[in-house]
Amino acid sequence: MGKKKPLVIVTRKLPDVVETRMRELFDARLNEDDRPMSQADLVAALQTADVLVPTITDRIDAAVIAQAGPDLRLIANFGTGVDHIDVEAASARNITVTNTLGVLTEDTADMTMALMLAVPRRLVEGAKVAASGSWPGWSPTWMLGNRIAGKRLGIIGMGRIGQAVARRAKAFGMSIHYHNRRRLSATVEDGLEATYWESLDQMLARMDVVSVHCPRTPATYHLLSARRLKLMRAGAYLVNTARGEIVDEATLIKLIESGAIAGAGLDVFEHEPAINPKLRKLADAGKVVLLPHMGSATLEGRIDMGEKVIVNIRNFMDGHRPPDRVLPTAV
Ligand SMILES: O=CC(=O)O
Repeated sequence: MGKKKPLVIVTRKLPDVVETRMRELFDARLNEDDRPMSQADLVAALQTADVLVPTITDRIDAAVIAQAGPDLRLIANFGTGVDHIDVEAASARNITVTNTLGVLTEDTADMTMALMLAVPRRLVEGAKVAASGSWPGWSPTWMLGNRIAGKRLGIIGMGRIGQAVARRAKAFGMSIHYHNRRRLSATVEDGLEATYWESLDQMLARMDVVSVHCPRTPATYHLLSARRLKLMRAGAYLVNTARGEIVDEATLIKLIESGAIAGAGLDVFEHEPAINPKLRKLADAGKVVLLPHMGSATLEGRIDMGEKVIVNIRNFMDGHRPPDRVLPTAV
């Protein structure tokens, strides 16, 4: 008889291949209808599972963790951001937290570029006209947007995704600037031809496009505060594929409404899945392009994320340090 398989509770539906593998390896309780769990369901899961596999749609705060059962040893998050998990409270109860670092870098960077192009090049407005059947025909002065080649891009948070965006934006002819807690090595910086700004304020005041790529931690909540957003240039665009709460959304809306900021491409929102009706109005006016948090939504990416979750669980269960352990000091 082999070892007893760990009871792994997965809170949302995952790609079939991932679920099949999980069934083979674990005593897996899957969520076949993909109904989001209530807080009560979540607590019940934490009370019985050896391993919980949550996603960003689950709020695992200190109060929830306090009710975890004695068998719960690992929270193997399906996703990179762990701002919905109180990692410190988990650690205090000797519960390990892992994420899926690295596998959604390229997809998120691609979607960032899509938004970076979509807003100034009026992609959604144009697509609507073409689909409506009411295109009046080509004209030299119609549907004019703004060029991104030659413009200054300011990247906030130069980790894996920030650097992947920098590589792409460089190929699009933009000049790359960044603000990060730590400066990159000279080799990496030179490779990206990136300019480091120790002062976020100074960088914001000079950029044509600002793109957010830092994690959501207590230190980055409203990092783009009202004061900082007001430093942005009048023709500038903001792109956010990180987390909504990093940006003071109400102020961003006001600044776009007044023309103080030209527009924004947003994949994440401060109160998602609710989207501020004023943002929807700005989308109708072609000032913003809104996406429903799909930066990492590729089939390949989701399968890679599932594989990462499995590797983390297996390593942990075999008594090894899981590769994507999130330390409380990192959040
Ligand atoms: O937003 C998605 C993630 O953090 O994985």
